[in-house]
Amino acid sequence: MALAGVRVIELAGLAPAPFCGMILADFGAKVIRVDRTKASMSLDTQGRGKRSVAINLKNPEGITVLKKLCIQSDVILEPYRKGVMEKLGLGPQQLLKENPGLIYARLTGYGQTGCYATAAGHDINYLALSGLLSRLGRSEEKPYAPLNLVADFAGGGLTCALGIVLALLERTKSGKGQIIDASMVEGAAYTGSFVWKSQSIGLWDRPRGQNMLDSGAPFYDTYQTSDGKYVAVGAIEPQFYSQLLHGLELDSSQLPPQMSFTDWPELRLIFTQRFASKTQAEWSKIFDCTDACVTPVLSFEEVSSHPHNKERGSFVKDSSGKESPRPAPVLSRTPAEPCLLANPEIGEHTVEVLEEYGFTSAEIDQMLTAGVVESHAIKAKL
Ligand SMILES: C[C@H](CCC[C@@H](C)[C@H]1CC[C@H]2[C@@H]3[C@H](O)C[C@@H]4C[C@H](O)CC[C@]4(C)[C@H]3C[C@H](O)[C@]12C)C(=O)SCCNC(=O)CCNC(=O)[C@H](O)C(C)(C)COP(=O)(O)OP(=O)(O)OC[C@H]1O[C@@H](n2cnc3c(N)ncnc32)[C@H](O)[C@@H]1OP(=O)(O)O
Repeated sequence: MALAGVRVIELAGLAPAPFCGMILADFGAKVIRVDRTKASMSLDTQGRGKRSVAINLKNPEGITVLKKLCIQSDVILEPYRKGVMEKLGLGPQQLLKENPGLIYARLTGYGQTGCYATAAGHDINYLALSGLLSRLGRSEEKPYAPLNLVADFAGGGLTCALGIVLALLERTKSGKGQIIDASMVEGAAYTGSFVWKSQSIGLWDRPRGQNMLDSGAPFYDTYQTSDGKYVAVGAIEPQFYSQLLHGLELDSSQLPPQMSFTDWPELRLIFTQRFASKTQAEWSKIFDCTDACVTPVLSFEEVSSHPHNKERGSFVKDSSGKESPRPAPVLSRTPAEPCLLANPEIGEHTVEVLEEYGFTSAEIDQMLTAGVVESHAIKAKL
């Protein structure tokens, strides 16, 4: 796999850093998640392919253990509020001094500088500060955050993973590590570059929810079908739009022009009535594999059995039968091979990892007894 041989220490976080760690693990990195001791359960639902060690970082010996792990690793990924790592004596200056090749990734909401840097926040706050939230939502409604996908995952975990891979690539030339300041506000804003840069061509001139791609246009929206399901319509270009009208059995000469903003409400009403006249499956029969850009809105239960996704194997089942998306993109020679075992329990690999990083059995026993580290019995994995 592409990242085989890369050793990553991921400090357990809420959602974006676990995603970043999972991406690295999916593509072959050895990811060790550092959990807290005395924690009842892991909140990391994206623990695929990781191992877990439980270390008490409030104990000076715990700090020494983590330092030793970082000195022998390629990447540390930390998701804490600005200043937390420095307070622990685990800041980038300290760790890079001992391991100059270390890539020190800091994934935060507001970044390491600026007057919000130490404030708590979540996806919706970062999205708000990026400017993007002001553009999201339907006409005459308040701004609407699309789950926590944009800041936490696209602008956060994924962007941070890109930063890590870039730093690894650069290190092959310079031999040097570096610090990555991954701010979810900036990652989200960067993900929204198209919105910024296409303002000049009039794509976003109208208020929120009244533009072509923000649910303003009737040819770029979802519609309910007669069975209560939905279809998605994305027929922008005239040649695709005419296929949409053909499938809906509508005569373009009887309709207002596609790009007439003022007529969009009327056109939307016509489309709404048409789509409500057949079931989702009936519309799929009409539109599947055409260029009308009409697709069924699938539920999580339906996606893996959809013929297209099935043919590509886009979803994988883990050992307990749970489905999830397979890693993307697909690399031809060194594709990701997601681990199909259950996520690691907190401290499941403490002893194994410490041995691998050069701790003796006596040292490990002493730390277990003193509560510096914790180990949990290895469960049988199918
Ligand atoms: C919208 C998303 C978030 C969605 C996440 C949800 C899925 C979950 C959020 C809450 C969960 C529920 C809750 O926990 C209650 C239940 C618990 C139960 O077990 C399960 C069910 C629950 C209902 C549970 C269910 C779900 O899991 C939840 C609903 C996001 O936007 S995520 C993005 C968040 N932002 C960031 O990541 C940006 C960077 N980070 C931060 O800004 C801060 O970390 C943050 C997130 C604001 C949290 O601040 P906090 O004050 O809590 O921490 P920090 O200041 O960062 O300091 C960390 C301290 O921890 C110490 N520490 C770290 N590791 C160790 C260790 N191994 N040993 C000892 N101590 C450790 C560290 O030293 C710091 O200590 P100090 O405070 O003393 O310096």
